[in-house]
Amino acid sequence: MAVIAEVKKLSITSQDLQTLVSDISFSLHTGKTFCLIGESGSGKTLTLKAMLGMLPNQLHLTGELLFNGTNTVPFTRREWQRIRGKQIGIIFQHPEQALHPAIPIGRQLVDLLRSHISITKLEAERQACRMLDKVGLKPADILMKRYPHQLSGGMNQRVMIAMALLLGPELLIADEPTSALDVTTQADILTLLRGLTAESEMSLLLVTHDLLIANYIADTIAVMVQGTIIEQGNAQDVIKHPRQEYTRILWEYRSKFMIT
Ligand SMILES: Nc1ncnc2c1ncn2[C@@H]1O[C@H](COP(=O)(O)OP(=O)(O)OP(=O)(O)O)[C@@H](O)[C@H]1O
Repeated sequence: MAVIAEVKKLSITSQDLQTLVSDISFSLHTGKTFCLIGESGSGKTLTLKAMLGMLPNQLHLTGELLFNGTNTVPFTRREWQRIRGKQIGIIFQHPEQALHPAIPIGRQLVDLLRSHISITKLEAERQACRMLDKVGLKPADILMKRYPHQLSGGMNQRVMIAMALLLGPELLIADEPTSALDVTTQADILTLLRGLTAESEMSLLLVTHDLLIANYIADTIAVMVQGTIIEQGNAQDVIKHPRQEYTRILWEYRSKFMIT
């Protein structure tokens, strides 16, 4: 099982020297899902932003962020443009903010493909259609012509997943990808992500505040509190035998809502 990305002793401080993320480390592996779980303000999004080279300029970062063995911390904007969206795919919480409202979804996929690789329009349409079908949007040839407002929230999130996967990323980063969806649709999307991760051997880094979601999808869980990782390990070990009181309470509280 190969290591795709490593976060090594990452710390992030604000301009007024407040520590926002403190000395965190973890590794991401091919075909595996890593869940970063923590309450609001614990530093999850800042960690993702750092891993995507999207940290606001006023924040100061120390440590190493390795992608395929290369430290990306000193990367220029141009170097980031080469890997972000291609080798590293991204899925956000609200697909409607990432999709263009006035362009049919099929064309958005086709344009994305053709902006990165040199292929004919026909071939791009074929690949886009195949990808929509793969993420469960059927009949894909009909749905290609739809605008985002003509699709449900869950369908738009599937479009986002299709876009993120289109260029064959090795790492997929998803920030609360299902929190805007109803429970049944959440489960469908998580099942889809889990299947795609295992099948395509990419690595999935999923950020959530919900331990139930982590329990459903993760191979490894890291629990973040106030900028530090208080425990991490095999998902079932962390959930069934938490070493920290915080994780135990989190699970006890959340498992009350588990559908059995
Ligand atoms: N640009 C910034 N300048 C200063 N502080 C910031 C900045 N961005 C975030 N923070 C602070 O850093 C801390 C961690 O924020 P972060 O967005 O990573 O939390 P989070 O765990 O993702 O929370 P949520 O689940 O609510 O998105 C918070 O206290 C936040 O207020």
